[in-house]
Amino acid sequence: TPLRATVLRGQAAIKPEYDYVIVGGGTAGLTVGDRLSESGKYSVLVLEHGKLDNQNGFPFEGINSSRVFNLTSVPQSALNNRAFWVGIGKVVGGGSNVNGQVFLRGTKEEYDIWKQLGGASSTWDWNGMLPYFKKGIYFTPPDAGMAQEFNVTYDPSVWGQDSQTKVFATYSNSYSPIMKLMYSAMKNMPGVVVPKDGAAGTNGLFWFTTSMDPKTFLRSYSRTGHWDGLNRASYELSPETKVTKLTFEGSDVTGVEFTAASGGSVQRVRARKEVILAAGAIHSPQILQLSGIGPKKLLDDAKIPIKVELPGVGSNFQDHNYISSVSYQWGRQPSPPPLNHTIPTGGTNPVLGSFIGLPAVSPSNFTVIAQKYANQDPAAYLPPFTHSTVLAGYAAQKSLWARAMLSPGVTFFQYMINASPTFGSPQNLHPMSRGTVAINPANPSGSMVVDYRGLSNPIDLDIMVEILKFVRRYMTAGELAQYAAVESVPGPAYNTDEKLATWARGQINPSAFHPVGTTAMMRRELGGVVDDDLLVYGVKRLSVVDAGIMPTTLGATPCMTVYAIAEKAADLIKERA
Ligand SMILES: Cc1cc2nc3c(=O)[nH]c(=O)nc-3n(C[C@H](O)[C@H](O)[C@H](O)COP(=O)(O)OP(=O)(O)OC[C@H]3O[C@@H](n4cnc5c(N)ncnc54)[C@H](O)[C@@H]3O)c2cc1C
Repeated sequence: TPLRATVLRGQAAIKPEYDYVIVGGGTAGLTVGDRLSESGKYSVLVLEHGKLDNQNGFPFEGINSSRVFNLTSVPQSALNNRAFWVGIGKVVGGGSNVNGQVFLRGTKEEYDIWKQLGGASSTWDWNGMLPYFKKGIYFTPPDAGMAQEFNVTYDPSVWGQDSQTKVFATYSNSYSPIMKLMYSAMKNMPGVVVPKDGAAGTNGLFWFTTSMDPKTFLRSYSRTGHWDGLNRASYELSPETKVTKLTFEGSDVTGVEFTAASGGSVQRVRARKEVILAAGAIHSPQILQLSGIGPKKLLDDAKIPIKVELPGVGSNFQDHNYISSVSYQWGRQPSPPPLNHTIPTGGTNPVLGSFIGLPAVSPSNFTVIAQKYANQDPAAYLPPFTHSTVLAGYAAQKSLWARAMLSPGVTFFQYMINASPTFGSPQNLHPMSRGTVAINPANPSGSMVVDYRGLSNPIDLDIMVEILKFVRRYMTAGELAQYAAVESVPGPAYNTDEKLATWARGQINPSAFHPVGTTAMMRRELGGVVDDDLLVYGVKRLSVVDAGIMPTTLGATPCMTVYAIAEKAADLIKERA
């Protein structure tokens, strides 16, 4: 049996008081818990709604209905009234336990946007994040033969190899000869570049890492990286425990109330130093709202006394959107080029993708789209009665994004590449629509009301149409033209922008399971919820450390950034202790 910090069996084993109480033992929660408990100076308790899932003594991982919340969005009016599964992990390890293991970073320009939405001395830009990517993730270079064969290049200066770090970034050996042809065709699309390393702050066509152990090729996640194997008297985890609200003395947050996940009596635990919310982008806002920290109208409707009026809690909700069904069939099967090296075994995850800015997605229309977006009234597509600070925040974001649309270095489009022409699932990584997450006023302790408000801003549809046309050019007009690919979905009948838009509206999924923004780290006058120290405005001794603090999406999957945020947060928390 591996050594463990203490897993509490049943809520009765929880002591009355700890230095730090962390709500949520997911990706960020376990990372912060590990870092705060490592000196032995502080006692740390993690309360996690889901299970510590073991089978025959081994961690049980991957997506499964028992390890995710059973939650559906409200019908999306701009997406033909379709409702969507809200995918979020509910298990020790959280999202990192159930996710697709694609392990990417955003670009320098994307993190630099965060800093501009923060305070004057914010350090939340690329330069402020890089040391924490290096600290938080252990990098293993690709197999040398594959690196030569497939041009897998990397920049060691942006990666760490700290022997104490057990969250791993590893190249999956999911190579196939046909990918060489696909790679070459993408590389020769106008405007597409090949960076030395896609994790070094610029984008393009590159081979990327997955969250995977380099020796076993098993999933590397926050539980294996920051819990299993730790032997610490001062670090405790209570699984199957649901936090319901915060407790206060004046404006000091003193602890939390919780029950067993299955229900039952309400108990309390105190935090001497700080409560850290790490319940993820959907449920940290839930706990804030249930505790009276949130938009006034929502709290009034739910008859919850207001502790702090903070209109941004649950607003500014963003995710990546995508279409899974775009597909082609080769008219003439490409013949696999010979390889000089044998492909090693190990790993099954995607490894190659194209991550490109709007100028390359749509050389002929990107300026038109950026101008059209710049000309919008910022209030035009936000929910009715949006608070003036939230509106000011969107206006600030809008001017940054209208400029970012003109930059090749901001990734609007992600396209995964493997040997199959049906694989890609084009994604728009920077939707301009903003949704909301909120408690249900009629049943505040019930499930969250999740409204992506997908395509509420029509610019997102314009961008998806340009993405679909790019995919079409890639598959049929460039180097791949010789294979006479036939578009099976949507199909050649969709031959105008209008027809493509109509089709896309019925196909777009507003969530790639990457929710962010709902407890945004922005200035308070911009509708922010936490400051640059991740402390919640208006109260003391309460922070949020999870994906919800990202003020805007990244042009990348979020998990690696969540680890880096948690590493940086742990330093901030230790500093103020
Ligand atoms: C299906 C799926 C696929 C994904 N694919 C990828 C991918 O390939 N690459 C990538 O980078 N990202 C991916 N993601 C996203 C990524 O995993 C998340 O962004 C990240 O894990 C979020 O980390 P977090 O710490 O913010 O929240 P989480 O890791 O979700 O942790 C929050 C934890 O809080 C717990 N919790 C919630 N409410 C309470 C409460 N009231 N009391 C106690 N505990 C509570 C939850 O059970 C959960 O364990 C995917 C996500 C999903 C769901």
